[in-house]
Amino acid sequence: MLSPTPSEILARARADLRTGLPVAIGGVLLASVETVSTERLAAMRAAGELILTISGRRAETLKARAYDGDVARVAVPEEADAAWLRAVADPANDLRSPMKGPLRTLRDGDPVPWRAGVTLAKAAHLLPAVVGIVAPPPPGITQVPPDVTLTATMTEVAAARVPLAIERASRVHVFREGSGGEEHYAVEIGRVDRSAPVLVRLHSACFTGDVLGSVKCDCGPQLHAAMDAMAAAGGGVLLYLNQEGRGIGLANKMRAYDLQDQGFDTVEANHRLGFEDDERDFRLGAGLLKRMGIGSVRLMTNNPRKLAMMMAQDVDVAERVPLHVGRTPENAGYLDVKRAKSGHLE
Ligand SMILES: Nc1nc2c(ncn2[C@@H]2O[C@H](COP(=O)(O)OP(=O)(O)OP(=O)(O)O)[C@@H](O)[C@H]2O)c(=O)[nH]1
Ligand SMILES: [Zn+2]
Repeated sequence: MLSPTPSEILARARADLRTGLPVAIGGVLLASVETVSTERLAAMRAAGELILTISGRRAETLKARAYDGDVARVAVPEEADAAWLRAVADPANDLRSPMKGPLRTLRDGDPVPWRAGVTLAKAAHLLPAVVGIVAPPPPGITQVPPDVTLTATMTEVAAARVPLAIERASRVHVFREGSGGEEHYAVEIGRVDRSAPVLVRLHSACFTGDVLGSVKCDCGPQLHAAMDAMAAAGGGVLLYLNQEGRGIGLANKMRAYDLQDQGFDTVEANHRLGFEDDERDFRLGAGLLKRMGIGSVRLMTNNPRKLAMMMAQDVDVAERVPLHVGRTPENAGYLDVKRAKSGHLE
């Protein structure tokens, strides 16, 4: 078989959107608002009527009616240029230059391909906004079936012994998602006894906290406290999931941080950008644990969604181990919002 599989098509579509290339989905030709060039926009406009699609969250911020629920299709005015599109999609300047004129959102027509486009833009870690036209696919353009779903099939790529300062007997396993997704890591610390519940931490990547030691969040101290606890307990498994910024990617997380400096909290900032509070898929962690032969865990977390997802995926949570470390004057507000709005446990 030489033609691309659905998963290969998805990998290509993500890369195309990041590059600025349009993709074809169910009779629609669409590109990412963030990466599309002025020239390509002009070419699309010459071939049809431009439609911008934003997420329901972004529409809410802009007070635009989202007839399609989780997405809203917006008619692009004739005089609107790339900067206009960008201003609708990107909240960076919402406060400095409030949106001019009400947005006209569409009720007729099929939202399915547009919704798939926004899903792909999110998967590509771009702003969740696409622009395009109703048109047949030109030659050479990636054609995505509108009903494709992003499922993370995980393959173990490699594993090796890595002696850690806290525990010499440690191993790092690297897994790779299908469909051009991320790589995720599992760190086995010490000797993991699978006949009893295993001490486990599902850690989401935080470049700023884990690597730079940012005090704006608690990620770095949580990471190190979890590893120390595993070493002290004689064994444990740290899953290091590349779901930076709760799944929105580092560029979008920095956009969210900029909004936080404008006075919005961590949840509001995500919403203004057009994302849900949390875009992570926690099924991933449970899937990796099962792959590693772990069926029962003592889970180090304060996040009730992680507990619920473990149980929904048939991984028994024998105990929740709270993980409260690294509170600073700079992250106290952030931690309080997680308790108040995201249901984080004491
Ligand atoms: N979008 C966004 N992501 C953030 C922000 N601050 C931290 N993060 C990300 O949030 C994630 C933190 O994940 P976790 O350590 O799993 O935290 P948690 O969901 O609160 O769960 P527990 O720590 O297990 O209680 C990382 O991916 C960080 O990059 C923020 O203000 N906005
Ligand atoms: Zn962090």
